[in-house]
Formats: sequence, structure tokens, C-alpha cells
Amino acid sequence: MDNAKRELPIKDQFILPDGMIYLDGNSLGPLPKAVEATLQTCVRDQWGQHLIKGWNLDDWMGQPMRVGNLVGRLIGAPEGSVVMGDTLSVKVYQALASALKMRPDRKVILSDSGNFPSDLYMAQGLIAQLAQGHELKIVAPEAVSAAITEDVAAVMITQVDYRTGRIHDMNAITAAAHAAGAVMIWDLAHSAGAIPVDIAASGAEFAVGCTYKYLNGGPGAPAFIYARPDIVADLSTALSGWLGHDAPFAFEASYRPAADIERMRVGTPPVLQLAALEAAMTVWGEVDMHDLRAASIALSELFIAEVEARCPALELASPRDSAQRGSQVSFRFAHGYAAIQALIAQDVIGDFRAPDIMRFGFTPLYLDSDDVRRAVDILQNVLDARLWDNPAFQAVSRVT
Ligand SMILES: Cc1ncc(COP(=O)(O)O)c(C=O)c1O
Ligand SMILES: Nc1c(O)cccc1C(=O)C[C@H](N)C(=O)O
Repeated sequence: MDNAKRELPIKDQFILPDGMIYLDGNSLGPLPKAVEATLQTCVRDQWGQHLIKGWNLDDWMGQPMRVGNLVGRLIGAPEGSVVMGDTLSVKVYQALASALKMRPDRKVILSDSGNFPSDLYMAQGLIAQLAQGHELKIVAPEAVSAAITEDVAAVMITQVDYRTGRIHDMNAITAAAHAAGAVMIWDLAHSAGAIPVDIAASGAEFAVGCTYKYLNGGPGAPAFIYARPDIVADLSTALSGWLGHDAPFAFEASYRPAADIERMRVGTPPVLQLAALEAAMTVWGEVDMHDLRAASIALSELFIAEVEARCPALELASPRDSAQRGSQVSFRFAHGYAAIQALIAQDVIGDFRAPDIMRFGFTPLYLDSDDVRRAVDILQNVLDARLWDNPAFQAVSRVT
């Protein structure tokens, strides 16, 4: 297949600095043009002029469900089954706490060593808080299915590994969890907007994810949570904030959860961030996820082929089979941190994950094959000329 035919034509909908090749949309997506204008309106006209009336006039209170439905379409969730709010770590906690309540006789939470640390930390914190003898079992990614035994209450897996990009088989793991009577939670942080997902078809009970990566909602954009519609009415929400109440403005003294997914809301929605995200979601109107996936694979394959041909010091850390890989490609290199800094100094933006992973995200909404070739030209120069071997590139910054 000709790579050019796989490219998506909406690069002009994003604001990217001149000359920059942005290969970090898997960590923080760039600014969609629609967001800039919407935020101006939201700040100046809504907040500025409507003030408190904005909750009704501009339906700020409806944002978490309205935007949840937009995100839901990208992950195969039915209308009304996804709600926005809080950070992903908080949503992991809520999903996990709800899942444990569904299996009171079981004490094991199963996850894998490829999971993002915050998910594991939230599980550890919840276990300590409950003090009921739960245990977090962490196995190798390849060992997950075999480790789903009948003492497992919840299987909590991030579908696409943040370091290597390796994809877990969502349907197979969910089926294994259900066969053993466990509840399934998927973290779609590196999946939503990156690969086609059909959460409803998987049958999983919960999915959570963030929106600042491939959904381009901006730094600090809120997370989403999905719960399978047939279980919602009985879910314990763990964090019983007033906006998850069935009638928040009745101001009752006792908590009574909303009948639907809104029970997973906690407190006041981040209105400006949700306005930004709602505008960012308009770019998906013209994108078919299967076209996007094909374009992402074409760009990733091109990158791997070019790097392997021209940069022999780097070792592929991602699965070679594109079907097993998300929308990022990682290479191992002992001087990876400094090499990434040297690349960034030349406006090729990737990132580094300890101990030695150079990570590059491929987002076909705003990247094409010329960008990929140019990025590899610069990478080759960084390696051939040992540009990484410069003290200026070794000082580790607070955020990598
Ligand atoms: C898989 C995964 N889970 C959880 C998080 C944490 O998200 P947040 O900082 O929004 O709580 C991240 C990224 O930071 C992530 O990649
Ligand atoms: N959420 C982030 C942040 O607030 C600062 C820097 C990076 C992040 C990230 O999202 C990291 C990301 N989850 C990762 O895959 O490494």
C-alpha cells in the first residue's frame, strides 16, 4: 500500500510550531485550531458575561455527559454510558473500588508489569484504605490470561503499554476474566483516539482513559469512565460527591446515587477544560478510526524501517508485528535520555521513559511520511555525530 494514500488530510486543523515534528501526541496532543476559538468564547462570552448563569445558559452542567458521548463513539460505547471528570487516576480508583464491591468474596486485583504506575499505586492505596486483606498481583504482560484464577476479583489492564506500545487482546482477556468470574477494567489512555476500540463488544464492565493524549483535550484535560449499562444501577461509586447524586440541587443530607452513569461524577466539572475538549472532539467528525489505524501503521512501519536501516545503535522495543502495537514506536538506547534531548533541540519532539526507552508517537491527524523521513534524518545525525554526548543534554528535567 502506498503510504501517501494512507495519510489523513486534517493537519491544517492543528496549530503546530513551524518546523516542529511532533512525535509526542501519545503524551500530550497538540492544540486543535477549534479549541483556541472556543476557549476565547467560553472565557469572554460565557464566563465573562454570563457568569453563574452559564451553568444553565451554556449548559456547563451537561458537559460531562455531552462530551462523554463524543468520547464514547470513539471507543464503541453506547450513548449515555460514558461520563467525563476528574483525573484518570481518580477514575481508576472509582472503577476498581466498584469492581471490588461486586466481588466481596474475592481478594485479588490482577494487573501486569506493563501497566502505568499510577494505576498500580491507586490499587495499592485502595487496598490500604479498605484494609480487608486484598492483594495486588502483578504479572508479566504475557502471563495475564493464565493468571486469571477464581480468586481474582478484578483484572485491571492498560490496553496499550505506555513504554513499548504492546497491545493486549481486549476480547480474549475480558473473556478469560469473565470465565473466571472476575470483573474487567480497561485503561484506554493509550487507545482512545489511537486504535479502534469496541468496548461494548468486549463485554468489559469498566473502561477509563484520559483525553490529553490522542484526543487533544489539552494539559490537564479530564478523564472518562465507562460502565457497562446493565451494571450501572447497582454500582457503588466509591467517591460519593454531590454531582453523582440523583438530585444534586435537592441538597438532601443523604447520598442517593443517580440511576445512570452520572453516578460516577464526583464534583464540579472543569468547565474550561471540557469546553476545550468538546471543541477538540470536532476533528473526529471526518475521521474513520479504521483509516486512522491504517495510516498510523503505515507511518510507524516507515519509521521502524528507516531507523533500522540508518540507526543501528537503536534496538526496537515495540512489537515488530503492527497488529500487536499501538500508535507509538519505542527504541532502546543506553544514551536514550540525552539522545531525546538532542532531538528536541532540533525540534523533533519525542520523549524518554526510564531506563532506556526512546518513545515516538505517530498521530496521522497531523503527521505524514515526509515528517517521518525528516525525523529519521535528524535522528541519524544525532547518533552519527554523537550529539547526545553533550553535558547539556544529560541534565535530567523534572518532567521527562
Ligand atoms: C495508562 C495510564 N494510566 C494513568 C495515567 C495517569 O493519568 P492522570 O495523571 O490523568 O491521573 C496515565 C498517564 O499519565 C497513563 O498513561
Ligand atoms: N499526564 C502527564 C503529565 O501531567 C505530565 C507529563 C506526562 C504525562 C503523561 O501523560 C505521561 C503518560 N501517561 C505516559 O505514557 O508516559
